[in-house]
Amino acid sequence: MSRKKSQKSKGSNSPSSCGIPPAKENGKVGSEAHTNGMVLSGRPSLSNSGEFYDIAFKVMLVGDSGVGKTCLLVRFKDGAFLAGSFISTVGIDFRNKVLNVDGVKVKLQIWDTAGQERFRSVTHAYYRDAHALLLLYDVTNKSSFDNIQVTTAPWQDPKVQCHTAAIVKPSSMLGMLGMVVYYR
Ligand SMILES: Nc1nc2c(ncn2[C@@H]2O[C@H](COP(=O)(O)OP(=O)(O)OP(=O)(O)O)[C@@H](O)[C@H]2O)c(=O)[nH]1
Repeated sequence: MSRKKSQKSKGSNSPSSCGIPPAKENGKVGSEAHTNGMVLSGRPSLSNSGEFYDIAFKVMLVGDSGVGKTCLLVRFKDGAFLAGSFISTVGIDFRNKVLNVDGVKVKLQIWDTAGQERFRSVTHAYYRDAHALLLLYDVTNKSSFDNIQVTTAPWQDPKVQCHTAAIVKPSSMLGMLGMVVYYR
C-alpha cells in the first residue's frame, strides 16, 4: 500500500504570508492587539476550522528528509499513523490545531517543512516569524542530528533572538524520532 502526499504550498489553505493572520480569518477583525503573530486579546478569535481561540503560535517542524516530520504532524492532528511507502514532502504545508490549556484556547499553526536540501532556501524563509522550532532527528541516524546545526543557522541570527529551550529525549512514544525544541 502506498500513500501520496499532496503538492505542498498549493493548497487553498495556504496563507498569503508566513505569519498567522488571526484576527482576519473568516473576515473577522476584532479589537485584539497583535504582537509577532501572537493574539493578545480579551475576546476570542475564530480559526479557519470554525474554532475559537485566545492565543496563536506558529510552530515549525524542521529536520532531515525521512526523520518523520509529516508522520508526527498527522499523528498529532488526526491521531493516525502514516504507514506505507515514504513520499517526500515538496515545499511546505501547515495544519492548525486548537488545544485547551488550563482554560485558554491555544491555536497552534504547525508548519511541516520539506527536509530535502533543495528546498532549504524556501523553508528558511518561513522561520522569521515562528514562535518555536521543533527540530526532529532520527535516533538511528547520527548525521540527521548533526544537520540540526545547519537547519537552525537562520534561526541563530542575532537579529532573530532565540533561546534554546530543551532537548526532548526520544521515548517509546516517539519511536525512532528525536526532538530538539527552540522557542522565543
Ligand atoms: N519506525 C518508525 N518509522 C517512522 C516513524 N515516523 C515516521 N516513520 C517512517 O519514516 C518515513 C518518513 O516519514 P515522513 O514523516 O514522511 O518523513 P519527513 O520527515 O516528513 O520527510 P520529508 O517530507 O522528506 O521531509 C515514513 O515511511 C514513515 O512511515 C517512527 O516513529 N518509527
